Amino acid sequence: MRIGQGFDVHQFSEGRPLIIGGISIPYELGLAGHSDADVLLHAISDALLGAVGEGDIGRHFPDNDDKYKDADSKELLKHVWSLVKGKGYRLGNLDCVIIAQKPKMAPYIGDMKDMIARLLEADREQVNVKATTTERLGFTGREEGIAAQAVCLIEEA
Ligand SMILES: Nc1ccn([C@@H]2O[C@H](COP(=O)(O)O)[C@@H](O)[C@H]2O)c(=O)n1
Ligand SMILES: C[C@@]1(CO)OP(=O)(O)OP(=O)(O)OC[C@H]1O
Repeated sequence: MRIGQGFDVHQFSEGRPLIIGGISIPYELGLAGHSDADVLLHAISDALLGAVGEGDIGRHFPDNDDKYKDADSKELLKHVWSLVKGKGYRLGNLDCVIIAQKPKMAPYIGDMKDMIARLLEADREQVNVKATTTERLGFTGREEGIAAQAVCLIEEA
Protein backbone atom coordinates (compact mmCIF):
# COMPACT_ATOMS: atom_id res chain seq x y z
CA MET A 1 0.00 0.00 0.00
CA ARG A 2 1.34 3.44 -0.90
CA ILE A 3 0.11 7.00 -0.36
CA GLY A 4 0.48 10.09 -2.54
CA GLN A 5 -0.52 13.74 -2.38
CA GLY A 6 -0.90 16.43 -5.02
CA PHE A 7 -1.50 20.16 -5.07
CA ASP A 8 -2.09 22.53 -8.00
CA VAL A 9 -3.11 26.14 -8.65
CA HIS A 10 -4.30 27.89 -11.83
CA GLN A 11 -5.08 31.56 -12.32
CA PHE A 12 -8.43 32.76 -13.65
CA SER A 13 -8.34 34.01 -17.22
CA GLU A 14 -10.90 35.51 -19.57
CA GLY A 15 -11.79 33.67 -22.76
CA ARG A 16 -10.95 30.22 -21.44
CA PRO A 17 -13.34 27.39 -20.52
CA LEU A 18 -13.59 26.34 -16.87
CA ILE A 19 -12.95 22.58 -16.72
CA ILE A 20 -12.62 20.97 -13.32
CA GLY A 21 -12.53 17.24 -12.67
CA GLY A 22 -13.09 16.69 -16.38
CA ILE A 23 -16.43 18.57 -16.22
CA SER A 24 -17.15 21.85 -18.07
CA ILE A 25 -18.58 24.39 -15.64
CA PRO A 26 -20.50 27.36 -17.03
CA TYR A 27 -18.79 30.48 -15.65
CA GLU A 28 -17.64 33.89 -16.88
CA LEU A 29 -13.95 32.99 -16.40
CA GLY A 30 -11.80 29.96 -17.15
CA LEU A 31 -8.34 28.94 -15.95
CA ALA A 32 -5.03 29.80 -17.61
CA GLY A 33 -2.53 27.05 -18.39
CA HIS A 34 -0.51 25.30 -21.06
CA SER A 35 -3.05 22.46 -21.05
CA ASP A 36 -6.81 22.80 -20.44
CA ALA A 37 -5.76 23.82 -16.87
CA ASP A 38 -7.94 21.24 -15.11
CA VAL A 39 -6.56 22.01 -11.67
CA LEU A 40 -8.27 19.03 -10.00
CA LEU A 41 -7.13 16.40 -12.49
CA HIS A 42 -3.60 17.84 -12.22
CA ALA A 43 -3.63 17.47 -8.41
CA ILE A 44 -4.92 13.90 -8.78
CA SER A 45 -2.24 13.10 -11.39
CA ASP A 46 0.44 14.41 -9.04
CA ALA A 47 -0.94 12.40 -6.12
CA LEU A 48 -0.82 9.18 -8.19
CA LEU A 49 2.66 9.94 -9.54
CA GLY A 50 3.81 10.69 -5.99
CA ALA A 51 2.42 7.38 -4.75
CA VAL A 52 4.60 5.46 -7.21
CA GLY A 53 7.65 7.73 -6.81
CA GLU A 54 7.39 9.05 -10.40
CA GLY A 55 7.87 12.77 -9.82
CA ASP A 56 5.16 15.10 -11.10
CA ILE A 57 3.12 15.96 -14.20
CA GLY A 58 5.55 18.70 -15.24
CA ARG A 59 8.17 15.95 -15.64
CA HIS A 60 5.91 13.67 -17.67
CA PHE A 61 4.16 16.39 -19.72
CA PRO A 62 6.51 19.39 -19.93
CA ASP A 63 4.76 22.77 -20.23
CA ASN A 64 7.21 23.85 -22.95
CA ASP A 65 6.21 20.93 -25.20
CA ASP A 66 3.72 21.95 -27.91
CA LYS A 67 2.30 18.43 -27.75
CA TYR A 68 0.56 19.41 -24.51
CA LYS A 69 -0.76 22.81 -25.64
CA ASP A 70 -4.46 22.86 -24.67
CA ALA A 71 -4.12 19.16 -23.80
CA ASP A 72 -7.14 17.37 -22.40
CA SER A 73 -6.17 16.62 -18.79
CA LYS A 74 -8.37 13.52 -18.87
CA GLU A 75 -5.89 12.08 -21.39
CA LEU A 76 -2.96 13.07 -19.14
CA LEU A 77 -4.60 11.37 -16.15
CA LYS A 78 -5.34 8.26 -18.24
CA HIS A 79 -1.64 8.10 -19.11
CA VAL A 80 -0.66 8.49 -15.44
CA TRP A 81 -3.15 5.79 -14.46
CA SER A 82 -1.74 3.34 -17.02
CA LEU A 83 1.71 3.95 -15.52
CA VAL A 84 0.40 3.26 -11.99
CA LYS A 85 -1.50 0.16 -13.18
CA GLY A 86 1.59 -1.04 -15.03
CA LYS A 87 3.44 -1.06 -11.73
CA GLY A 88 0.82 -3.47 -10.36
CA TYR A 89 -1.47 -1.19 -8.35
CA ARG A 90 -5.19 -0.47 -8.16
CA LEU A 91 -6.87 2.46 -6.44
CA GLY A 92 -7.63 2.11 -2.74
CA ASN A 93 -9.30 5.50 -2.37
CA LEU A 94 -8.88 9.09 -3.44
CA ASP A 95 -9.91 12.20 -1.52
CA CYS A 96 -9.78 15.68 -3.07
CA VAL A 97 -10.64 19.26 -2.25
CA ILE A 98 -11.23 22.14 -4.66
CA ILE A 99 -10.41 25.50 -3.09
CA ALA A 100 -12.46 28.19 -4.81
CA GLN A 101 -14.38 31.22 -3.65
CA LYS A 102 -16.46 30.97 -6.84
CA PRO A 103 -18.14 29.37 -8.67
CA LYS A 104 -20.20 26.98 -6.56
CA MET A 105 -18.92 23.46 -7.21
CA ALA A 106 -21.64 21.50 -5.40
CA PRO A 107 -23.87 21.00 -8.48
CA TYR A 108 -20.97 19.42 -10.40
CA ILE A 109 -19.36 17.25 -7.71
CA GLY A 110 -21.35 14.11 -8.57
CA ASP A 111 -20.39 14.29 -12.25
CA MET A 112 -16.73 14.90 -11.28
CA LYS A 113 -16.75 11.79 -9.05
CA ASP A 114 -18.21 9.68 -11.85
CA MET A 115 -15.68 11.02 -14.34
CA ILE A 116 -12.69 10.47 -12.04
CA ALA A 117 -13.86 6.97 -11.06
CA ARG A 118 -14.21 6.09 -14.75
CA LEU A 119 -10.74 7.40 -15.59
CA LEU A 120 -9.21 5.44 -12.68
CA GLU A 121 -11.23 2.27 -13.37
CA ALA A 122 -12.64 2.49 -9.87
CA ASP A 123 -16.06 2.62 -8.20
CA ARG A 124 -17.63 5.97 -7.38
CA GLU A 125 -17.41 5.06 -3.66
CA GLN A 126 -13.60 5.04 -3.89
CA VAL A 127 -13.55 8.70 -4.94
CA ASN A 128 -14.45 11.71 -2.79
CA VAL A 129 -14.48 15.28 -4.08
CA LYS A 130 -15.29 18.26 -1.91
CA ALA A 131 -15.04 22.03 -2.18
CA THR A 132 -14.34 24.90 0.14
CA THR A 133 -14.00 28.64 -0.04
CA THR A 134 -11.23 30.33 1.93
CA GLU A 135 -13.77 32.74 3.44
CA ARG A 136 -12.53 35.46 1.04
CA LEU A 137 -8.94 35.17 2.35
CA GLY A 138 -5.85 34.79 0.16
CA PHE A 139 -5.61 34.45 -3.64
CA THR A 140 -8.53 32.07 -3.89
CA GLY A 141 -10.60 34.32 -1.63
CA ARG A 142 -9.81 37.29 -3.89
CA GLU A 143 -11.06 35.16 -6.82
CA GLU A 144 -7.69 35.27 -8.57
CA GLY A 145 -7.61 31.53 -9.16
CA ILE A 146 -8.52 28.05 -8.00
CA ALA A 147 -6.43 25.50 -6.10
CA ALA A 148 -6.93 21.77 -5.63
CA GLN A 149 -5.45 19.13 -3.37
CA ALA A 150 -5.65 15.33 -3.64
CA VAL A 151 -4.56 12.41 -1.49
CA CYS A 152 -4.65 8.84 -2.80
CA LEU A 153 -4.03 5.39 -1.45
CA ILE A 154 -3.05 2.68 -3.93
CA GLU A 155 -2.92 -1.05 -3.22
CA GLU A 156 -1.20 -4.02 -4.85
CA ALA A 157 -3.66 -5.41 -7.41
N1 LIG B 1 -16.52 26.84 -4.54
C1 LIG B 1 -17.25 26.20 -3.59
C2 LIG B 1 -16.98 26.34 -2.24
C3 LIG B 1 -17.78 25.68 -1.34
N2 LIG B 1 -18.78 24.88 -1.77
C4 LIG B 1 -19.68 24.19 -0.80
O1 LIG B 1 -20.10 25.09 0.21
C5 LIG B 1 -19.80 24.59 1.51
C6 LIG B 1 -19.41 25.69 2.45
O2 LIG B 1 -18.17 26.27 2.05
P1 LIG B 1 -17.27 27.06 3.13
O3 LIG B 1 -16.03 27.46 2.46
O4 LIG B 1 -18.12 28.22 3.54
O5 LIG B 1 -17.04 26.11 4.26
C7 LIG B 1 -18.70 23.57 1.28
O6 LIG B 1 -18.70 22.57 2.27
C8 LIG B 1 -19.06 23.02 -0.08
O7 LIG B 1 -20.03 22.02 0.07
C9 LIG B 1 -19.01 24.75 -3.09
O8 LIG B 1 -19.93 24.02 -3.52
N3 LIG B 1 -18.25 25.40 -3.99
C1 LIG C 1 -0.29 20.11 -17.36
C2 LIG C 1 0.84 20.87 -17.98
C3 LIG C 1 1.01 20.25 -19.40
O1 LIG C 1 2.01 20.79 -20.11
O2 LIG C 1 0.61 22.25 -18.15
P1 LIG C 1 -0.32 23.30 -17.36
O3 LIG C 1 -1.72 23.28 -17.91
O4 LIG C 1 0.32 24.64 -17.36
O5 LIG C 1 -0.49 22.77 -15.86
P2 LIG C 1 0.49 22.70 -14.62
O6 LIG C 1 -0.35 22.34 -13.44
O7 LIG C 1 1.28 23.96 -14.49
O8 LIG C 1 1.40 21.42 -14.94
C4 LIG C 1 2.39 21.45 -15.97
C5 LIG C 1 2.18 20.66 -17.23
O9 LIG C 1 2.37 19.32 -16.92
